[in-house]
Amino acid sequence: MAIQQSAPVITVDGPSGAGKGTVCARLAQELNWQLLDSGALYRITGLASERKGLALGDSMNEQDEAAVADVAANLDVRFEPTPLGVKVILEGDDVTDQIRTEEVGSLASQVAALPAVREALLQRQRDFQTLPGVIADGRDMGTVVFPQAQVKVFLTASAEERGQRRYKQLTEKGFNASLPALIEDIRARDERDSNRAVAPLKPADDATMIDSTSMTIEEVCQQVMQLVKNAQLI
Ligand SMILES: Nc1ncnc2c1ncn2[C@@H]1O[C@H](COP(=O)(O)OP(=O)(O)O)[C@@H](O)[C@H]1O
Ligand SMILES: Nc1ccn([C@@H]2O[C@H](COP(=O)(O)OP(=O)(O)O)[C@@H](O)[C@H]2O)c(=O)n1
Repeated sequence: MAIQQSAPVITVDGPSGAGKGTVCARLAQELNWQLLDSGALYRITGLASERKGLALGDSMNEQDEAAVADVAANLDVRFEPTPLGVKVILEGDDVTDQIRTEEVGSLASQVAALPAVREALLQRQRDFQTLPGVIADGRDMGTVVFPQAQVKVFLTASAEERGQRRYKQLTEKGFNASLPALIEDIRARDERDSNRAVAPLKPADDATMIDSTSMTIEEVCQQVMQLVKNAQLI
């Protein structure tokens, strides 16, 4: 009888701009493991719901929530690997850069607070767990989606530092951005993500905390890699 070997999982959760995406992308490449950018799924759901003219925000009723969950369950999205990174194609449109704006980040955080939306995206995320392993970036990777993960990291940095990083990232891509507005948006999003009833942003009990405020990307990657080695995943 074949022995079923389940693929190992590394989870990296934390607030916006802590460096999760950057660190996960580097480690996935180094390890040659699958990368799950769970935030992209919420961003795409937010954008697709807005494009369909669905009601979002505090005034939503049950029907509105069901309509957004339906969008999440039936996303017409393709992830196309290119030499410059993964292209995101929503209903035939290249939305790679658009989904990274803070406006779409805010839409993502609104749809992410809806239990029916989280449920609709759960299996899609778990399907990323394939050999040789998966590294998953998000808010609830270690608490809800992969509670059995062998390595769990909670990556943070001060709100000012995270705002600065996001400002640099957006202006380098040619987007207009205001630093005070960005820091304010990031704080509002952190608060909504941390205080929602379902799968709030919080460290798993068994997560290792890393504060990247004064660390370089390389230092963070090295520290996570050490945890991976300690857990004998490689
Ligand atoms: N330790 C770090 N020091 C300086 N800049 C960083 C660091 N980690 C990430 N960055 C930069 O900050 C920006 C946001 O990082 P990102 O990985 O998108 O964060 P997250 O996925 O947690 O929101 C990117 O431009 C990235 O290059
Ligand atoms: N696992 C996840 C990932 C993202 N999200 C939501 O999606 C939003 C965008 O996530 P992201 O990871 O792309 O955001 P950044 O950390 O890159 O700013 C977050 O603010 C959360 O509201 C979530 O609820 N659960």
